[in-house]
Amino acid sequence: MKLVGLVGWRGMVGSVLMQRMQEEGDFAHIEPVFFTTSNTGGAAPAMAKNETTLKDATNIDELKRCEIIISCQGGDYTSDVFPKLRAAGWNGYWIDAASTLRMEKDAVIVLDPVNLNVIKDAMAKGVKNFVGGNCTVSCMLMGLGGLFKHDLVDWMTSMTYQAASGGGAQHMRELLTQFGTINASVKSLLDNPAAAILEIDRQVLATQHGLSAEETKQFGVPLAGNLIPWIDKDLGNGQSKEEWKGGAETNKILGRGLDFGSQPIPVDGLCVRIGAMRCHSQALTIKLKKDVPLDEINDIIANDNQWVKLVPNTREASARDLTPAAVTGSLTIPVGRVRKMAMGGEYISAFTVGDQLLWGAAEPLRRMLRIVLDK
Ligand SMILES: NC(=O)C1=CN([C@@H]2O[C@H](COP(=O)(O)OP(=O)(O)OC[C@H]3O[C@@H](n4cnc5c(N)ncnc54)[C@H](OP(=O)(O)O)[C@@H]3O)[C@@H](O)[C@H]2O)C=CC1
Ligand SMILES: N[C@@H](CC(=O)OP(=O)(O)O)C(=O)O
Repeated sequence: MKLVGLVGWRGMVGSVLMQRMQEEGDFAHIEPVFFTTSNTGGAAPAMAKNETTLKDATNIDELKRCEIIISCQGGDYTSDVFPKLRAAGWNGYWIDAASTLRMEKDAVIVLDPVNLNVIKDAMAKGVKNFVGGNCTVSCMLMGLGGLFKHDLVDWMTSMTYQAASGGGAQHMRELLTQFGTINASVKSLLDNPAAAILEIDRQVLATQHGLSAEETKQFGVPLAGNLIPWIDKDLGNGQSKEEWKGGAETNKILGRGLDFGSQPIPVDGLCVRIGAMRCHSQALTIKLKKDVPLDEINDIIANDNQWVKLVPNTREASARDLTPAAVTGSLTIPVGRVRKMAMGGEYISAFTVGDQLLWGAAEPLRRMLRIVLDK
């Protein structure tokens, strides 16, 4: 059995990956080696077979033993260890959740229900670096991939509503702490049905503005009862890095763009952090290359893969099925609010939601492992 190194397995993304690997019986096909940056020599988790102690994740000799390494440890770890490992002559498969290597020429962004052909072509050419995509991009393509496969998309804008989990576990905790502080500040007023709503509102605002540095350490400002219309670095041209990824990564996943000898499809928008826990949502405006009847569009979306679920464009179905609370913990990618827009027959709207820790992070890596094992 192949030795598979697992780095970052106890983090948030890594834990979801471990859970999915157990659900899908992946450990039956591998000899796992668990790595750590903080507890070398400690006990490996229960899924371990012969390799029962934790190995040092910076020890190149230990890493070199593995034919496949999956890292959910983060970009700093990848930047530090990956070049040393390759320089030491390691020729195994590197499967990574971090964005560090995504746009490298010798790396493929993996989302196999959308780009199995790109993955297989690259493997045939000897490519060994496979990286999970940005969560928002992966969730969008799982929902709308059918329109791209049918070469119908002229351009797309994506206006996002991204959950706290995109920042990491501490961000999720901070959001809940803020909600708690705000609720506590108006608890007595809420308990009194006669209390004036404007007084409650005034107190909520005062509490938001008065949150301590500790309570806003991760986001810098209140997120509870608020939103933050900027995610990731400022690229200096008015665009955030998260927004740039929408276009760059979508095209790379699809095997499009100048590197592939074709024109990229313009994908751009505004990325916004909201107070959801772990599902990213996005409102899309899509300019089609031609005026396609709505029922055909619905069929193309619905039939693209086994996880996409077309939600009827009704108030009831949208409120029930097209929300973070409906999707969290599931691999289902609902797509709804699909309709022709006032701008003309080629313009459609859509709204989609995805669990950013599943399709947005862990699941493409897990599936890539199986593709390598099954080759
Ligand atoms: N969060 C997200 O939405 C996404 C993240 N990614 C990528 O995945 C990387 C990892 O993200 P994420 O899982 O959120 O990071 P985490 O901070 O949850 O975990 C990263 C590492 O932190 C160490 N750690 C320290 N304290 C703890 C603790 N109390 N519990 C668990 N782990 C702890 C662990 O390393 P050790 O065991 O060695 O101590 C762990 O592997 C990111 O840097 C990013 O590159 C990709 C897509 C989405
Ligand atoms: N930037 C994403 C999460 C993430 O980790 O993205 P990436 O894998 O592209 O760095 C968010 O904040 O929602």
